[in-house]
Amino acid sequence: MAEAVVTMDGWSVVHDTRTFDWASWKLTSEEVRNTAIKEFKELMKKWEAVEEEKLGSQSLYKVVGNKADFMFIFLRPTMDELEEIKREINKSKLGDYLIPDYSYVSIVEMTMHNPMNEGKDRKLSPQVEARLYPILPKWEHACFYPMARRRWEEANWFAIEKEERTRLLYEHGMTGRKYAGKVKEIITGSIGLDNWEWGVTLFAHDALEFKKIVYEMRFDEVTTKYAEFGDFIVGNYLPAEDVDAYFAL
Ligand code: VOV
Repeated sequence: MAEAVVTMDGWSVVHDTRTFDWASWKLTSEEVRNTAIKEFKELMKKWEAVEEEKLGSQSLYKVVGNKADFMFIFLRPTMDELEEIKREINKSKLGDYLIPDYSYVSIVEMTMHNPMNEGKDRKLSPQVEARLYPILPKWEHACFYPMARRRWEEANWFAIEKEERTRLLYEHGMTGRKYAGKVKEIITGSIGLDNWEWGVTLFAHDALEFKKIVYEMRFDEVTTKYAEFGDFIVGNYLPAEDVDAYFAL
């Protein structure tokens, strides 16, 4: 019988994408627009304070292409906080123009498949803690997509032995390591929370690195044989100091 792997779980995560209602924004008076932006920047400041206290993390991205205009990524200790943040955005003035789109709910996950974790007790080392409660790198680009492992009769991830899964993920990790300094990844588990099984969030200074790493990994056995992918969303980081310029008409 295949054995379930122990997971270590961290912060709850939501990827929240919004379409911006530019048509209504253009019909809004400058005074109201300024008030809306000011209020939104105050919200961002409040979130930044949470991140400074290491009680969560977040980033805002300008989405490339027409899947959305924005992608918020929020990490918090509880699902309640994630829901509160959504309400806070929706109640704000700018929220009137931020039309809810796609979202994805998951929890930061590490598995004991990682050979580096084998044999360790579940007490958190600083390295493990940093991976379970990550402060999002404020790099220029982010890429998010959900994934699942196949459950085909001839390729069923959940039916193969744990040792085999560990071997395959080790090989995968070795490919990933080649991208140290170029791509950072956060793996979140979403079984029981959303439509796919994992969320993959990648960060890079150069968006070309997303294409390179995902392509190279297609040749790793774990991906070739067992991976299914959902839609990809790519965004450019929007720091608080650029918010005024973004909304200016
Ligand atoms: C920067 C790149 C990078 C690195 C270093 C890296 C390393 C690792 C390690 C060591 C481990 C295993 C143990 C753990 O710690 O959980 C994982 C786990 C995982 N990965 Fe990964 N991954 C990367 C990057 C990376 C990418 C680009 C992808 C998607 C593309 C692809 O083709 O799949 C991915 C997927 C996953 C998934 C879905 C899991 C969970 C699988 C499961 O069944 O449990 N990942 N990953």
